[in-house]
Amino acid sequence: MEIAKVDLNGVEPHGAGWDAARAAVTASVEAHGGVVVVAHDALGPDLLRPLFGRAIPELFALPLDAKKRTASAEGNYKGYFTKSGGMDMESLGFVGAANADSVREFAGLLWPEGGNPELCETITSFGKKMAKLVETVETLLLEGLGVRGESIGAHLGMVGHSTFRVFRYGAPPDRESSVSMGPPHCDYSMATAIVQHEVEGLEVRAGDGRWHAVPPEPGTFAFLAGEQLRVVTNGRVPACLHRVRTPSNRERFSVLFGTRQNDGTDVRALDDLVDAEHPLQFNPLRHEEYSKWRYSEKGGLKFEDPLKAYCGVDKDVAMA
Ligand SMILES: O=C(O)CCC(=O)C(=O)O
Ligand SMILES: [Fe+2]
Repeated sequence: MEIAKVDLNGVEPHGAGWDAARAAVTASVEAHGGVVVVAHDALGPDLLRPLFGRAIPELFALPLDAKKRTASAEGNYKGYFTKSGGMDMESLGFVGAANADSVREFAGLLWPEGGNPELCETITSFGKKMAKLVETVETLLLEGLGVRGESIGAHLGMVGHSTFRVFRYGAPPDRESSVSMGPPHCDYSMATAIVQHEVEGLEVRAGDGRWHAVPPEPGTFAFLAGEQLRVVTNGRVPACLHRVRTPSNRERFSVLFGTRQNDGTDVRALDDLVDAEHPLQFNPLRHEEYSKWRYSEKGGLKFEDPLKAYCGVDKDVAMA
């Protein structure tokens, strides 16, 4: 089965097109951990032009010192980073993408004198639209898996962190492999939505083990299930394995909108998805503790499936 492409334009809860979208989203995310969403209305040129044509170039054009002011001790989740290992790439981001105050705070670090109101408006608008779209996809998926409406509402109420992150990848250093970001990985998010601009790169490993390139079509984004969603769905949904490879060997820009559960809350399987036929797969986990362990040499980096090694009920795990 291919990774589905689902058009959510004008699709409202339980209105026209909802049932078909639910079936397509559920089948694709259960099989591959991902689905491509068409959302021309929300991600139209009136948003994408100021985002990729103005806000993102302005962010990357800042002096390194300014960009570094957003760096954070919290690892890659917040702030500025560049990757070593021969990859020419840099990324800037912050938590609170759908919240005007958090966006202003981020811009205030970069432009201490007066912020950047236009950029803030663009990012806030993008954040709010993506938050709604990602919630819609999760609702479709959880409904499709048989979760009751009130449990879906309670789940969405706990997913408060939304990350905004922009990436600039230079031309791939190795023109044969064309790898822009390695290695293949799953995100520890609840879900990650990726919007690509003009240049290809995102590849998703499908349930059959083959790699599928997600084309950078305007008005679309890729919804990728993260490890938190794997826990919440009691393993019914795999975390989506993905990588970035740019065979055209061009510079590439992308924007990521990632969600995760609030700090201080247990990420646990939804009751509706645990029964005799589907025994519990993962013990509850705390994001703050898991994310520290996951990227440590003595911890998660040793394992092929760090999530399972950390909180799997069945601890039979392979080393990386
Ligand atoms: O740039 C992209 O398309 C993907 C980035 C990514 O996978 C990540 O930052 O986790
Ligand atoms: Fe990723």
